[in-house]
Amino acid sequence: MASVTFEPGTPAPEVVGDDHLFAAWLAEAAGRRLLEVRAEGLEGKELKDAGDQAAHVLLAELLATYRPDDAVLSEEALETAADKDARLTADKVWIVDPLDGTREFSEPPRDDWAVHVALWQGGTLVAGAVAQPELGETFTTGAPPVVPPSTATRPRIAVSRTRPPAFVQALAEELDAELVPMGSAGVKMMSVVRDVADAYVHAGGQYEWDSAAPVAVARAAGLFTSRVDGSELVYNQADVYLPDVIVCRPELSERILAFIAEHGTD
Ligand SMILES: Nc1ncnc2c1ncn2[C@@H]1O[C@H](COP(=O)(O)O)[C@@H](OP(=O)(O)O)[C@H]1O
Ligand SMILES: [Mg+2]
Repeated sequence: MASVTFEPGTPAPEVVGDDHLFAAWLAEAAGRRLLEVRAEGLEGKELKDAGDQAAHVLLAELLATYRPDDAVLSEEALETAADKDARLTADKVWIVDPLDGTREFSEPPRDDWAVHVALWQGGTLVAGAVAQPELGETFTTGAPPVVPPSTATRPRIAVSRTRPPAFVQALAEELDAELVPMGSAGVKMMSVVRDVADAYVHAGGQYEWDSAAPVAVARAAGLFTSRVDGSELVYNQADVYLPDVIVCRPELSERILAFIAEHGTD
């Protein structure tokens, strides 16, 4: 039986009172919990399930404690019709992915997994944090990351290491770009922030929680974000399926959108 010793502690009043700081605190608390789960000696599906569940329960409890009036959309929660009604009429909705890159989490010592915490209010994302616990880093709208100048001679496109979409290979050839495979949507978006990649282009399936927090951080950092047709990413919808996304350095967006407009993503 796995032992549970993690205590998230109590957030300081200035953290509780600031949505940006609170989002980052939540993501870090869940990240610490996940590191603890990872040290328990579980493997494979057991480790995946334990991580998903532990981070979800912790975030749900903390949000219920400190934001009792807000709605929550979480990858790991089954949403009832009543929950959905509440979410769609709520002023504030926390959109969380307690563990993004679950597969990579279950393959220690991989570090490409993340915790996503976003806040949607009045039609738009207003705060977000992405914790990458194994890097000891949390990217947050509270202190938007400064994207360094690209160090690449050829553009680098981050793609899923287990299910890279075929059209991204063709896009890479068009841009004379190289593909950089890694797990987790949040890690891929933060790789653009960190100058590990220059773009993340995805289509074929994803949900609001996979992109909300990292998109909030990427926007705050001045990166380009959109759907693959160039339209805006819109959150807190009745149907939370949001299957495609682009996050890139602004100077690449025109060529990426033009390629997709001409060739599609199938
Ligand atoms: N075709 C698809 N349909 C649904 N979800 C997808 C998907 N491709 C990627 N995702 C989700 O996006 C996240 C990153 O995937 P990848 O590492 O392959 O890029 C994963 O989140 P989770 O790890 O939270 O399940 C994964 O479930
Ligand atoms: Mg996810």
